[in-house]
Amino acid sequence: MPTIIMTKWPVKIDGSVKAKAMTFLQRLSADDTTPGLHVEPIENAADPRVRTGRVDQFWRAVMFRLDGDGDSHYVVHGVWPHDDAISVARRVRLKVNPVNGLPQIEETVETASPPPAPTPPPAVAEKPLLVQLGRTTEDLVDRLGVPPDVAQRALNAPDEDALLDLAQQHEGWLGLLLLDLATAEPIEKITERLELTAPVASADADADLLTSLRKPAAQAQFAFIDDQDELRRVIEEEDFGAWRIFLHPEQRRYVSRTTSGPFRLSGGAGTGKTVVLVHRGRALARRDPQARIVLTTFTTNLAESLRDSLALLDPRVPQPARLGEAGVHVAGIDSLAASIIRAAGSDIAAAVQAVLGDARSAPTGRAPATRWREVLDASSTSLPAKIANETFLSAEYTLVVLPNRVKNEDDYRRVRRPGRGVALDRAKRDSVWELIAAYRALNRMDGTLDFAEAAAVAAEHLTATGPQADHVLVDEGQDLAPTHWQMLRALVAETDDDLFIAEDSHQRIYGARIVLGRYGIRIVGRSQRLTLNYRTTAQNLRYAMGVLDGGTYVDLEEQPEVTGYRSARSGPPPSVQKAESLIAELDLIADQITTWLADGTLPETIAVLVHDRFQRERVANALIERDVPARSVDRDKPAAGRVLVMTMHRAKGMEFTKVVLADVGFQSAAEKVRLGGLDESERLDAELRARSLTYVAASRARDELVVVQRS
Ligand SMILES: Nc1ncnc2c1ncn2[C@@H]1O[C@H](COP(=O)(O)OP(=O)(O)OP(=O)(O)O)[C@@H](O)[C@H]1O
Repeated sequence: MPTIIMTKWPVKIDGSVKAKAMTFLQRLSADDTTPGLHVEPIENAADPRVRTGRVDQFWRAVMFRLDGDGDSHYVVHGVWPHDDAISVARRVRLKVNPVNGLPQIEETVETASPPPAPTPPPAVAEKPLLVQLGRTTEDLVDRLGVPPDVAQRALNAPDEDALLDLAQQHEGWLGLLLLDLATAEPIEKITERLELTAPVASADADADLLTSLRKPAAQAQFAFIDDQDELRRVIEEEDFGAWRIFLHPEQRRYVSRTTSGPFRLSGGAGTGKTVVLVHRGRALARRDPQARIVLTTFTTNLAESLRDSLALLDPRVPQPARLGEAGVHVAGIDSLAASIIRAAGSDIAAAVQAVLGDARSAPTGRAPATRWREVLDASSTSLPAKIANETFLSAEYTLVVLPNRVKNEDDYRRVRRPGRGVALDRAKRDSVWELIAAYRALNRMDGTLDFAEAAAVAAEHLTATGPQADHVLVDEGQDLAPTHWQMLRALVAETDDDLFIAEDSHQRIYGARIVLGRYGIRIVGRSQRLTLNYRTTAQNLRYAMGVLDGGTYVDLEEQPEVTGYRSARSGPPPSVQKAESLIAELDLIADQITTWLADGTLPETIAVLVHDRFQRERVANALIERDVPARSVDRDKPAAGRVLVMTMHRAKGMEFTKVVLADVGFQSAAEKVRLGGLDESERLDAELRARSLTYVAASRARDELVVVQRS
């Protein structure tokens, strides 16, 4: 049967034509000799491989036919109205780039006019960007294989935005190369990353083209379609669901590579980490249909969206509801812990004993989030306020007591507390332990565990009874607590492809900074970074990165976190507006959204992001009062027809066309008091998380970002 190789089509087609194109391609992939398809060569075509095919009376597909491996292969270039299709088919040529070995579709110029003279660089005071970076025509043309006319335009591009615009005009490897050139990266590094090598021509030109089409960098633009279902999904999706089909060569590498132990993939917001995880989940399931794969993340909402993405990528991948079954089990990290405990039944008592030092057969519920407050209110501790507060106690419990399985006062006197800013002498340790003992007593009385306790208990149970998964994939790793990591470590045996962790320490908005090596997860030498942002425009990305300036970030291996992300897209600069009062702020937000709606933006693609639930309700109500269709989004899934108002925490992992960030920089009186009462190290960390939250929120905007600051 013929193989279909899809490309990113240069011209978009609408729904009804898409449906016909799909029928045409399905029939072609079943049998290219089917009558009615009219697969025909074109006279005087620049490329003898070019074929047109009949989509309907009016539309034609333009394709290249390659013969190899005993079958025919059709590289589908696009669908055009009949006359345009014939004209395109005459001009296009598929060839192997002689310098970098990648496939290239080029259009020949029909007229005999001489090639345009190179345009002189515009008269600007500064040298063009690439010239400033020391790039030369030889670098671009002879070492990287950039076509000379594109190289000339790139070398003339005055700044990064102009180069981005040029990159956006070129699909696939050429666009990626132009983005890479805008960084100060050495040419050798770019060559290595995109695996560029001069082709070795054989006697069979079609076979050479097929080899070239299979190279990793080629697959950012050309995708071999495995079967009819896949074909249908590719065509039905808007923009052919680029993330599902056309992966960046680096993404593709992390999807399929075998890792000899835990692997960490870091990368800024929007660099496609989640996309890699979802593809990797499918790749592992395909490689071994019996494999028990766990895909987990920090919250239930994020887990839901991973489930949806995996089903969209490939509905055939089984997603068992129960841990331990073949397929990809997707669950939030805390519900994973809960299900391990539930499934253990009364056998969990030993694990509870090992963590808490008391026997409880079946913990029934979740400790309330206000528990530390209750403990403090009921105590007459003499500890200073910098220690006797919920933030310190819950961090001490989660970061020191639970991961070290501290069960009594003696254990606590001896335990090491690396990385905890506040020093505790013996008397203070004893007083802190009194509060911890009171906390445990309350939980014991109502039969509850908190999230970190549950993960520790699950970890102990797994350590005693054995792993329940063959591969574990983790998203949002920066937010997980030590006992979560202990549980994940025990969930899978230490072997190849055991743990694959996606994380971005700039986006840590929940937990404390931790070091993976302390919890048995040794990454050394197996960590890589994605650097190309697919979501956000370069302008929005610059704003979001600016928010992080001044903070010191350290990754899960205690190394300074690096920045240096690039964006694949360009757009208007973010607009930062000041509001004198709450009313002025609400008016400003309503006016901005009304303008966007009047321009035809769909309401559900607009989000207003705020700090807390109280503010969320206030903004949603204010918008409705001002006749803006809006909806406050909590745990529920956002629905169509209304502008979404949600907390910045809730927006984690999501994206919107247009975003308003409300009350940025504003701190309520209560928050000021809370921060003022913290120890210096705890306060600095809280400030770092606040910056990260603004970074997360700003990086949700695909196209336009409006920031409203309260003066
Ligand atoms: N190869 C690709 N081609 C086109 N779009 C892509 C590609 N990879 C990722 N994207 C798109 O980029 C956006 C961000 O991807 P993704 O959510 O995986 O990034 P992330 O690194 O997990 O982001 P965050 O850390 O902010 O959650 C999504 O819209 C995704 O569809």
